[in-house]
Amino acid sequence: MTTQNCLNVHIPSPDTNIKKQVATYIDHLTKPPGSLGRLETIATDLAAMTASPFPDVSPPGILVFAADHGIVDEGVSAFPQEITAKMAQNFLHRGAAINVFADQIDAHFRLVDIGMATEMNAEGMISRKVKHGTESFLHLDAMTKKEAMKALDAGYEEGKKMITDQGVKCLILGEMGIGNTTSSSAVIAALSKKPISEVTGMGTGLTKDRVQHKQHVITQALKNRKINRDDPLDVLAKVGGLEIAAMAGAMVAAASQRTPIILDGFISSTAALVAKALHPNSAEYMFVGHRSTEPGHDVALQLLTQKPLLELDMRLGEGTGAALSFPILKAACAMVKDMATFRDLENY
Ligand SMILES: Cc1cc2ncn([C@H]3O[C@H](COP(=O)(O)O)[C@@H](O)[C@H]3O)c2cc1C
Ligand SMILES: O=C(O)c1cccnc1
Repeated sequence: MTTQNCLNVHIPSPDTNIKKQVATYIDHLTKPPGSLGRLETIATDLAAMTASPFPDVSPPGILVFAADHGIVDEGVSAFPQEITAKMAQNFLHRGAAINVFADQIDAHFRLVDIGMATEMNAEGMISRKVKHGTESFLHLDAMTKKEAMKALDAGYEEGKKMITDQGVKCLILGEMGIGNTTSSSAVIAALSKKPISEVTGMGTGLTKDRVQHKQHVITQALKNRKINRDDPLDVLAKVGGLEIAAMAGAMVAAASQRTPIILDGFISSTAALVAKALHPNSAEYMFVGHRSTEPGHDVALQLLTQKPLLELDMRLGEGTGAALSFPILKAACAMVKDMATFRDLENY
């Protein structure tokens, strides 16, 4: 018997019959048909994903993967690599934006070291280190295909654990990795064939000149790496990141468990495109929490054919935009479960 992993797992199709039943039921609720707008389609989508007419998304789980990127050696981030480990400590001390927002929605929170350059055995940190950061993909492949596969499978296992061990009913993926917007831009450019300038932005806050330098680095790197864009594993290995691979693996795990996923911003959507390339129907379990101001996010959203729930001009990552949008999914579930129908009114 082959063991289940990220590549060979089965992803069920969303239940279209339940979706239709819930759509009809929502039309009987005490409101004009369609008047709750996208909340209604969110409710029917959740019903189809979970194969349940009265879905529940609580408790949510936030899974943050931390990793480093050799490409920072080329001067592509406004911040130094050490910030990845500093922020990892911050997550464990519950001082980061994602910790604050996690508390707002009573989320389970887990931090996984999937490839930080720093050795860190802090309490609360789950160690699944594949390597001490990727190579600079300007000069070398970011990682081997075997390492990309290892990160995908570790993400898959950690995602599955959160759902089966902690009873999480909605999975939010976050990341921390200085330099990961450069990796994400390279992945999106490879997958979309869009010009580098359309998919590359300021990340943590580069000046205009330095954004141009970042674009040159990505352009040259893509020439050097000779990617087979039809092979998601080749894209990941050559220009991807360990946390991007792990997030994609966790998304596949959630979809295989009929668990709704909320994507965050640019990096999270990049991982979603990798998950979709590996398992096309995994994308049917995804919502997009917010629209990031990174220009490449719009390109990713077009490829995912997804519309974000919120637009707050954010560009942080960590899972923050996804966490902020979670109450919308919760409200969609409550609408179906708790609103009266017109028939109920006859008894008043
Ligand atoms: C203090 C701090 C906290 C963060 N939290 C998330 N990111 C975000 O910024 C990084 C990507 O941007 P770039 O590619 O420009 O390095 C990632 O770590 C991402 O999670 C942060 C960045 C910083 C500096
Ligand atoms: O949208 C994101 O996820 C993002 C954007 C900039 C920096 N870090 C993350």
